[in-house]
Amino acid sequence: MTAARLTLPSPAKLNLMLHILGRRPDGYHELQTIFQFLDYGDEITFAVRDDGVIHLHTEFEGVPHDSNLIVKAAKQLQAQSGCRLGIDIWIEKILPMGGGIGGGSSNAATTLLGLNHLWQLGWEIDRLAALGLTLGADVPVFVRGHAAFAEGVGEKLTPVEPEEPWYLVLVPQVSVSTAEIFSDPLLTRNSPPIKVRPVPKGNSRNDCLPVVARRYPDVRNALNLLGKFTEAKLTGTGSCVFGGFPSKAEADKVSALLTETLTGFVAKGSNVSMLHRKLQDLL
Ligand SMILES: C[C@@](CO)(OP(=O)(O)O)[C@H](O)COP(=O)(O)OP(=O)(O)OC[C@H]1O[C@@H](n2ccc(N)nc2=O)[C@H](O)[C@@H]1O
Ligand SMILES: Nc1ncnc2c1ncn2[C@@H]1O[C@H](COP(=O)(O)OP(=O)(O)O)[C@@H](O)[C@H]1O
Repeated sequence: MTAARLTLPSPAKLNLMLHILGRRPDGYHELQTIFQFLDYGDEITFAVRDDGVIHLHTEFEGVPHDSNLIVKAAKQLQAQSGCRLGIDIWIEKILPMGGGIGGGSSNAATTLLGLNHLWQLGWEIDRLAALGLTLGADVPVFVRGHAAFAEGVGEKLTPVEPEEPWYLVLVPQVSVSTAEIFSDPLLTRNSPPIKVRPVPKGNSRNDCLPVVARRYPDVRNALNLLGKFTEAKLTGTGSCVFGGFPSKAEADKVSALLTETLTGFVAKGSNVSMLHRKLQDLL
């Protein structure tokens, strides 16, 4: 029998706004945020093996094999489903790590959906999203695959339909620690909850931005540069900075001005993740 094999996309996300409402007793922060996907991401290839072994063949600098969210997702799904099959995995990684564009969470979600398909587990999306939440707060939105207004720590999701512009995403060469930003005493933690849907205009700020910009000069520079052409925003806790443009040509024009010290990429915003579009085609 030839091993079943599948290659799936693992897109990035942006936080179009991010408000911090307060801190829970366990120290985690209550958020309100809007997630939108980018048609840009990694590509993961899976090949079923019948000996139960889970092996990620691509090495990640600084991330040991068993700490990789891809391996963690596969092991959890295997343990919880009782599946006796294993998997060989390769990834073409283009998303920067620790950039606030959710690469690790997206990789975990692509793994859950890919293995659910290849191992023929028949798990419902709700169950996969619940497992995903144990791996990271941003995993459920990638499992569900639709742009969403998120509450709680990001697990209460309401689908939304923001505009889908072209974005220029700048990638400052620094990795921002999410834990460090959430423990900064100067962080705004008392934004009033937005109770009206859809989210009214004028609420697109990211409460993490002032703290990140103060601590990281490279992020500050990226915000200043992009801010000359369009509204420049921070995604998640950074380090990536993004701005919307009405066309690819206009985003490309600004991108062409980037230097070797500040790189970036142009990608279309998308309310349905390219992972889900590909899975739809398979079924
Ligand atoms: C804030 C977001 C927005 O998308 O940032 P990015 O990681 O994408 O930048 C995410 O929800 C991040 O969620 P997740 O990726 O699970 O966070 P982790 O890195 O595990 O969090 C590291 C640490 O930050 C703090 N933390 C994180 C999330 C949260 N809502 N409140 C917190 O206080 C906790 O101390 C946690 O231990
Ligand atoms: N498959 C993976 N891809 C990226 N990062 C991973 C992966 N597995 C574990 N990690 C760890 O998770 C951290 C956060 O990664 P990532 O999701 O890319 O950033 P962010 O949460 O800022 O968007 C990385 O710095 C890395 O140590």
